[in-house]
Amino acid sequence: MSVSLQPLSDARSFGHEDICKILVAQGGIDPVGLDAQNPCYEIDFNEVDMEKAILIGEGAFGEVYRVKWRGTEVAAKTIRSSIASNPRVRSDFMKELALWQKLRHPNIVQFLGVLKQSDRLIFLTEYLRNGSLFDILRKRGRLDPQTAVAYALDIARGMNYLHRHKPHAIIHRDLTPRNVLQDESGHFKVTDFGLSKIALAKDAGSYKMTGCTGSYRYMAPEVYRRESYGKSVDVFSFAMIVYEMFHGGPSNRAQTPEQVADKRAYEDYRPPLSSHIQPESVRALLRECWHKNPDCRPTFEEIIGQLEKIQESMQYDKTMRGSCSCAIL
Ligand SMILES: Nc1ncnc2c1ncn2[C@@H]1O[C@H](COP(=O)(O)OP(=O)(O)OP(=O)(O)O)[C@@H](O)[C@H]1O
Repeated sequence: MSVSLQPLSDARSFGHEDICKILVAQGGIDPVGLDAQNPCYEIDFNEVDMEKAILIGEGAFGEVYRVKWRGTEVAAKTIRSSIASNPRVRSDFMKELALWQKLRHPNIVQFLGVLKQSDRLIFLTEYLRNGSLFDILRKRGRLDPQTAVAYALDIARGMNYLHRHKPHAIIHRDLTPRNVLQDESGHFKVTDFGLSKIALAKDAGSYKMTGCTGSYRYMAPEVYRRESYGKSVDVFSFAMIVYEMFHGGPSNRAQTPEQVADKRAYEDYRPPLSSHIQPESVRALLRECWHKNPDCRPTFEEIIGQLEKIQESMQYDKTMRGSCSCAIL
């Protein structure tokens, strides 16, 4: 059975003090708590002109703006006061951000710092001009298989970095097309890892996970059933994202995200693998990644290996097709 790799951090986030005491007595470690000893980099509020901020999006935590900091366009993420005014939730946020600021990877959105002297909670990250995969799929619809595989590799590489983080893996828990953003060169980066569990905490104010943004569509069955879970919940979400890239959007659009999650969790329902999903090796990978048994799902390391092979064979087929047409000419 899968177990969370950060039980003490999780118990703390959810406010289960009794469980925390038991875990501490058993020698449990709170990796998120350890990061509190490493405070967030603070940016002077006066260095950012929030008056000239341009609203670029809104999520469950608050609004996101494009602002200028030291001559560079960056994203300013604001946390709703109903969430940030709670001292314990605020402190949990700061711990997660302290962990995020230590991460560096080409497929992870770069954290820049927290705004000092702000009664609101605002933090800066790099700004990704092309927006989220959600926006891209809405505009472009189904992607061609080569593009979909290249995008999937970017996401898998970012996720592999998080899962292989030492001394403890970082589980995203809310990997959705809205949480993968594209940079100007066309590469994708993963963002907002770990923050969802803060929002799930019982005293996180008015936040309701997934309600408006539809994260239920990507939720692993064991999370929906409120069972213990591990890193492979992100592999399940990844499979749903890859499916959407080949399909052009989610399946079962007529049903609410919660109805979809319910069917997946209790009827073992999965999206139909239509002929759009090619080659067959992609279908096989999807079946493995959304397997009902979390222990049967591959790791991101294995997924990267499989995707690289698929990419190579696609390139080979393309080259062969090209050389055949030359011969005919
Ligand atoms: N660093 C960024 N660069 C460019 N755009 C961004 C950035 N971060 C967020 N956005 C945009 O702002 C929108 C809202 O982001 P936010 O992370 O607050 O919520 P979300 O991911 O859409 O939903 P949820 O909070 O439920 O996960 C995103 O969908 C994206 O379009």
